[in-house]
Amino acid sequence: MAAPAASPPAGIQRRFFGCSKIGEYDMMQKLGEGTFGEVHKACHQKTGQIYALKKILMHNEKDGFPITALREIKLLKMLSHDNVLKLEEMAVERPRTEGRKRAILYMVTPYMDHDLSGLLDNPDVHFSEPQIKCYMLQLFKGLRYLHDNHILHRDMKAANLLINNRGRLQIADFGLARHYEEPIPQRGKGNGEARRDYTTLVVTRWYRPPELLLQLRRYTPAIDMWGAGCVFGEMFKRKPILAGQSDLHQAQIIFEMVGSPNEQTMPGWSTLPGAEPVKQFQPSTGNLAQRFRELNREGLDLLSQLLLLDWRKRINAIDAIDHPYFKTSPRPMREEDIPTFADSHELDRRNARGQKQALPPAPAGGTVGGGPNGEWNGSGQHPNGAHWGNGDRRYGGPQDRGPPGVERPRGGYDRRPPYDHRPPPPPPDRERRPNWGNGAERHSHLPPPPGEGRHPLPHPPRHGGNGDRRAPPGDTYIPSYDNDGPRRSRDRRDRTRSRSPDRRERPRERDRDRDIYRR
Ligand SMILES: Nc1ncnc2c1ncn2[C@@H]1O[C@H](COP(=O)(O)OP(=O)(O)OP(=O)(O)O)[C@@H](O)[C@H]1O
Repeated sequence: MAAPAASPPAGIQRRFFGCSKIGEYDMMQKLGEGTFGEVHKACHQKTGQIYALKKILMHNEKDGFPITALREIKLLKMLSHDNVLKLEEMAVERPRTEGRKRAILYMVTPYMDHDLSGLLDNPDVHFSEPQIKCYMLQLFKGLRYLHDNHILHRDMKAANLLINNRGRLQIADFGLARHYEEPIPQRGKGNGEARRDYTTLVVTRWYRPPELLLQLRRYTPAIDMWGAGCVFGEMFKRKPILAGQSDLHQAQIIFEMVGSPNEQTMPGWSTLPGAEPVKQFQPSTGNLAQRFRELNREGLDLLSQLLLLDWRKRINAIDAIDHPYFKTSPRPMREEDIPTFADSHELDRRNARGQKQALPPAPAGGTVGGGPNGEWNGSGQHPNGAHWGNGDRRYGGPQDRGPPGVERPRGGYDRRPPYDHRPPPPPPDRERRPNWGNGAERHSHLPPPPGEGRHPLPHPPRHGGNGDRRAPPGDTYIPSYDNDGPRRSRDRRDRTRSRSPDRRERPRERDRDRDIYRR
């Protein structure tokens, strides 16, 4: 594959060997269904080594190679750290059938026995505090490396943290990552401030920090630190700690937990574009200490510094590594002392529950050659949007899993873990639309999470204009569409639409989501 040349950020070494043929691997089982592909376990025939192969789907060959995949490959090629997943090589599957002209590409990474989400969902697995400390330290080291090298991950969550049976944790999934153009965080100085705008359409909702929910565009590595805080809490609770059902609900439960924003706790919050609906919330003093009674003083201090509303002061990865929590008893476990567990991946969780998670729309990203930066071709139609709807590359494509909540027949690779007892959770949506004021509360139909008898919030007020299709203020990458949505090609998406009422509705939503181009 001829990936475009990229200068590695300072301090990052080039390390990459090239391409092999897919025939050199024996496929074993499906591990995950990702945003732009599927992840399979595979064995290298010659060496017997086990790898994970992430297949990059191109739903329409004319669209070319997805820019998100290209970005992930470019970044991973340059990164080299014990706590960042390594891209070993690319594997190519040449077209064998008539009609398919392009090769299918696979990203080859070392096989990791678990992702943290799958592991936490396995009732046979119990984390001790020294083990949690060991994982959190590794996470902070990986984040420090990324941030030191001007990289924002922008999708920190348990499912993107891979763990092997030698106690090693690695940050994976760089599909949303990007270069950060600002000075890097300094010891004792929080995460600093950004000078340029970035898109707020990043981070899976349950791990999304308050400043992004309020649509701060000049965000910093602090967004990844918030996600790390959510993961820290999740390791104790064994489930996501902030499972919002809409962006507004997400903001509400955040402020209930850490206290309402004010000029002391979150300076400047009230002037952010998304602040208005938050001003209607009931005031809260927060309940973090009550919710995390199991944490000692140092643990609670670290958690509250990670979940600090003020993104400028939120603890950075350098200081998190040095936090007293890791220096006080019980000390972090050594990686080699961590017990081994049966393989657990997030897909197991979904399959075990007989439920297809509401797969959130992926960042549309674009395709190579789709525009000056691969994001927008100026024709009123996103280069890949006609085929992927909202940029959710899983819809309508050969790997179409149907709309959320609609079961599809199990594929040959699907598997169930030995544990299968609990009720399904709400789908962990990763929608990329931040505007709660645009009537786009896509998941308001979802039931409250188990154990939370909360009613869905009423729809927030509309901002007017063309509603869902309106670009957030200042977002020059977002085209507007006419009321009928963008022109659609006669691809399989049209056929999909007629299958069920649910499916008929989905493309509309997806059309809205197509407006999201990642910056
Ligand atoms: N190297 C690996 N070893 C084992 N499992 C892996 C590996 N890479 C990915 N997976 C599994 O596949 C899942 C999806 O992978 P990944 O997050 O890279 O794809 P994605 O397209 O970005 O997915 P998503 O859209 O869900 O974030 C992971 O949560 C994990 O369970």
